[in-house]
Amino acid sequence: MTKVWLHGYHGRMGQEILHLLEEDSHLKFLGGSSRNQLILPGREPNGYSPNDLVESLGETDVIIDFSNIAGNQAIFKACKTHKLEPKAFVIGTTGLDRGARNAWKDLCREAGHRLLFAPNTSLGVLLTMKMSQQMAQVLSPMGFDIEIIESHHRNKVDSPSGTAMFLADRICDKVDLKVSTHRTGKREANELGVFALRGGSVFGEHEVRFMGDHEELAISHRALSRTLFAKGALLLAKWIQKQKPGQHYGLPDVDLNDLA
Ligand SMILES: NC(=O)C1=CN([C@@H]2O[C@H](COP(=O)(O)OP(=O)(O)OC[C@H]3O[C@@H](n4cnc5c(N)ncnc54)[C@H](O)[C@@H]3O)[C@@H](O)[C@H]2O)C=CC1
Ligand SMILES: O=C(O)C1=N[C@H](C(=O)O)C[C@H](O)C1
Repeated sequence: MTKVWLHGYHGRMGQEILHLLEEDSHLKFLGGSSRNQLILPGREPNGYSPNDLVESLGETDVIIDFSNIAGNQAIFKACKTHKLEPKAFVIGTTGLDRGARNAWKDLCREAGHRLLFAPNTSLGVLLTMKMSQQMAQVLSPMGFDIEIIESHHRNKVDSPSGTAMFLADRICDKVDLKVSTHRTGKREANELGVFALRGGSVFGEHEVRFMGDHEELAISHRALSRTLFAKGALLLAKWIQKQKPGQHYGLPDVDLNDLA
């Protein structure tokens, strides 16, 4: 049995993942952490220090993080300062900047951890990314403009979404465009604009639009619940465990056929 730690336990995603973990025959919930509490089965939830956290993580095989930037920083600091034995990580938290991601990558190399950055754990988004890259490679040289629009619930703290930035960056790996997130004036010729809507209880919608002079193509993904993110997170927790230690991975490294 693979033992799982849930960082961001009390959150929307934390609770969704917990429900699925309870039914999973290969993964076992070992414990969780939120901003103020350590949750260990059979014990009263308690306040904790970084030392307590690392002690609890000792027994864990995979750490799944769905918290926020401060939460991600907290678990990073705890792991770095207290020299945790090699673990596997699935980082679902979004909004991390390049500095934070690089710090995690260095830590992986130093400590022999395996880590996957997964700003969207739905398998459909992985496919959306691959298809967007292919479409961009054909359509951008033909003069089509590419823009991304995303919608999320009113409580989301980061904007644009991690997924929208991921889609934009991965498209720009294939075509020579520059991502723009705060356009106020005229669209530049080499831009890929990213736009965010916030409201209601939208689970997560992303649309990549390829806008030509005489026709338009689009590829979109709509989450119909949070269950798909939670299911994907558990599949990816199993996937990351099989990867090489001391390495970090991104969603493009994941072959959908390996998850079936
Ligand atoms: N990768 C994916 O497919 C998805 C990623 N997300 C991302 O996951 C993150 C969480 O999303 P939600 O569950 O909707 O948010 P939420 O606000 O419901 O939950 C966040 C959780 O983080 C905890 N937290 C805050 N500060 C912390 C700290 N210092 N230490 C430990 N825990 C801390 C809070 O107590 C709370 O339990 C966000 O970054 C969101 O963008 C959300 C859905 C899907
Ligand atoms: O906060 C959310 O809810 C979501 N966040 C992720 C993101 O920022 O892309 C993934 C998903 O769209 C839901």
